[in-house]
Amino acid sequence: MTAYPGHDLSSEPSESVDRGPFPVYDARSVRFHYGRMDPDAPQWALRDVSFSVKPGEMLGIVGPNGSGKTSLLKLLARIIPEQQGTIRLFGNRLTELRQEDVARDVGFVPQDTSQTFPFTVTETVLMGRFPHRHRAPWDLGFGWDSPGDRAIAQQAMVTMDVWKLATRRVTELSGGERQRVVIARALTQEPRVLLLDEPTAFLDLQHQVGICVLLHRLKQERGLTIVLVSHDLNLASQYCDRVLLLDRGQVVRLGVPSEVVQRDVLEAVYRCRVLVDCHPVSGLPRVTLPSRDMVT
Ligand SMILES: Nc1ncnc2c1ncn2[C@@H]1O[C@H](COP(=O)(O)OP(=O)(O)OP(=O)(O)O)[C@@H](O)[C@H]1O
Repeated sequence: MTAYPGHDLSSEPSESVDRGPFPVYDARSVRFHYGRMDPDAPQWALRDVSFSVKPGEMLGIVGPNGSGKTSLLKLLARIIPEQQGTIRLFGNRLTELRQEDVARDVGFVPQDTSQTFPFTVTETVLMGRFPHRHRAPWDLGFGWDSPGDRAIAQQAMVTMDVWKLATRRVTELSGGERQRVVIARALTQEPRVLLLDEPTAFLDLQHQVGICVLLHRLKQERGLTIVLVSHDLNLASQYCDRVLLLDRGQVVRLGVPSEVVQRDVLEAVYRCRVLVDCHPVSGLPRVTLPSRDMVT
């Protein structure tokens, strides 16, 4: 593997909101809908969602298309507000925190990285330092990177194997390269919580494994809390401490992989046949598609 193992995990992120003895996230009876609600036929994207995320935990959010995974991650990132119920970040009501306070603690890697401006890779990754800068309101932050900021950004670019792309424009990169740049930007933010929406979706096998190994190391060595959305049930099963399974906006199961990644549960939620056995090394559940003999 070319990169990932070298990320410097030693630096301490700056202080921001009071964390106290609280869970990282605590969501209670959260509901959310897009647009105007028809009172006769309410279309909740998320309904009565309750869960908490412990410090240093890796939580995987899985579920079929349209089940509400991205919406839930956006609520945790404070990109959209909950309309009913509450979400607390380190005990503080998320909607009452300032966006810059959230940004110092929470890094967000979106699913769609294609809508971006033609900044270079270095400029894009350095944007991860914005929440840590103390600047005048009229200063947009360009051209004021400290040597420390640049060192952190360089480390993240090496880690994500995009250092050789440093001077390229992000609009001219492949989907997988851009995905790695956006993750490098989130690492540069040095957050305490990392939210990732389909982090491996566009990546080749080497970089998929690299991301999984990196996330595991960030969790183990730095105590980073990670919430990731994925369609890859094996990634969730092998790397996540707990898995939250959504269906039609509701939590169907929440537990350790063996409590969630079960054949009958998956077949009911995904409405198709699957095979579930044990990974030969970890013993954790492993999901396999049915062979063509089984579906014909
Ligand atoms: N911007 C939007 N405006 C209106 N409805 C939306 C919007 N974004 C999502 N939805 C709807 O909200 C529901 C949940 O969508 P969401 O993107 O959270 O699901 P998802 O589980 O992430 O899906 P996928 O696996 O396909 O990415 C879906 O019914 C979707 O059509």
